[in-house]
Amino acid sequence: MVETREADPVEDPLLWASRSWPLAWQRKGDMLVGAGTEILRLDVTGPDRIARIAASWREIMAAAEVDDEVRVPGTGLVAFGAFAFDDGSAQRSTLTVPSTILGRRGGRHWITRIRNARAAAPDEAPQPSDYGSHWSATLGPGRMDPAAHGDAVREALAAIEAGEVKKVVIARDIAGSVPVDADLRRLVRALASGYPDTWTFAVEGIIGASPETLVTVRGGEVTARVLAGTRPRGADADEDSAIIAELAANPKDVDEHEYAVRSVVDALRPHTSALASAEQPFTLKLPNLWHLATDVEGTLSNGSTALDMVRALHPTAAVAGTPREAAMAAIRRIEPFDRGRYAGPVGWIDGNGDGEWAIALRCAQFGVPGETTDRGWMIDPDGTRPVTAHAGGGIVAGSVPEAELLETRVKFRPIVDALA
Ligand SMILES: C=C(O[C@H]1C=CC=C(C(=O)O)[C@@H]1O)C(=O)O
Repeated sequence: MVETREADPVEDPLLWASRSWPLAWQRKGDMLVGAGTEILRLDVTGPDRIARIAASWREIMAAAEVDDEVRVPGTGLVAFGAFAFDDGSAQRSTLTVPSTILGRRGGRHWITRIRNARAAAPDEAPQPSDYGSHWSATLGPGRMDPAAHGDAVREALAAIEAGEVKKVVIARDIAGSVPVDADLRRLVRALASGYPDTWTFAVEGIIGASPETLVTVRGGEVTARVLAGTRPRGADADEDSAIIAELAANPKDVDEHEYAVRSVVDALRPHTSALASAEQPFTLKLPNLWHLATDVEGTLSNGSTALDMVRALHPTAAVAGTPREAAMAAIRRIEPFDRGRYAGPVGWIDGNGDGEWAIALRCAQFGVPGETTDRGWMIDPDGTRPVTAHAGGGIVAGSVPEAELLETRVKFRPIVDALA
C-alpha cells in the first residue's frame, strides 16, 4: 500500500535519513530521501543479478496499490538500488524500499508512506534528528598503491599493444576508517553542496557525487550523460581555456570518449525508436576537473523500465573499456581487488518504471557493523568503521602512467576533501 501526499516544504529532508546508513538521491535541489524501516529488500549476486532484480521489480510494480496525489517521477512506489560492478563480485546488488520517502522536485514537496499490505498498521512516522558532531576519516593506500598503479597502467598498455583491448579502465583504491558513530549524512550534505552539477547518492553505504548518469527514464524518454576524457582544472580562466582547447582536440581523449559514447548508443539502440547524440562532445566543468561529455537521448520503443536499461547498459566503456568482455577480463587480471559497487549502477526506480541511475564514481563505500570487507576488516572493537574509495581512468594507446596517476588523485579529491 503506497500513499503519496503533497507536503509542506522541508528545509533539509536529509535530517530524516539514518545517520549511519543514509538513503538519499540528490541533484540541484531535487531530492529523494528514504527514512523509517525497510519494507522490501532484494539482495542478488552473480551474472544475472540486474535481470533478476528488473524482473522482480516488474512483479512488485504490478502488485502495488498506489494512491498518488502528486504524480511526478519519484512519487508513489520508489526503490533505491546499488549494484556490484562485476558479475563475479562478492558484493551484493541490492534494491531496497523504505517505509517513508521525502521528496522534492521543481519546488514541489511530498511524502510517500509505504507499507506491506499484510502489516496490521503503518509504521510510526519517522522523526528528524540533528546532525551528529563533526568527524573525519584517516585514509591511506589500499591494495594498489601509486607504484602498483604505474605497473597496472603499463600492463594495460601492453594489453592494448597486443591487440587484446582498445581501451581498458584501471582503478586504484584508498582505504581507512571513520568513527563508528560518524553521521554519514554530513558527507552527503557536503558533496551535494560542493558538487551541485553531479548526482549525489547514498545507498547501501556507498556515498558519492557522480558526474555521469548511466541512464534516466522518464515517461517513455531515455537519456544518458556519457563522460570520458579528463583534465584537472586550471589555476585561472586563461589556463582553463587552454586546457579545454587541448582536451577537445587531443586524439587520445577524443578516441577514449568515442568508445564510451558508442558503447551507450549500441546498448540503447535495440530499445529505442529515435536515438540522437551530438556529433562533438562538450566540455563539462566540475570544481576539480574537466570532462569531455555527450548527452544521448531516445524514445523507448519496447516498454522497458529504467532497470531494463541499466541491465542493457552496464558496464559501459567509461568504466570497463572496449571491447567490453576483453576489457572486463583485463580488469580482473590487472586489478588486485573486487571493485564492489564502485563503477556499478546506483539510483532509484519508481512504480511506473521511471528512474535515474548514475555510475557510482567519486564515492566511498562504508562498512556495515559485523560485516567483513574485502580487506578483511570489521567494525573494530576500537570503535572505527572501514571505508574504501576507488578512482580510475580509461587507458588507451598513448596513455602516460604518471598522468593517469595524477588523474586518479584529482578524481579522489571530492571524497578525500569531504572526508578530511
Ligand atoms: C573511472 C572513473 O571515471 C570515468 C568517468 C569519466 C571520465 C573517465 C576518464 O576520463 O577516464 C573515466 O572513464 C572514475 O572516476 O573513477
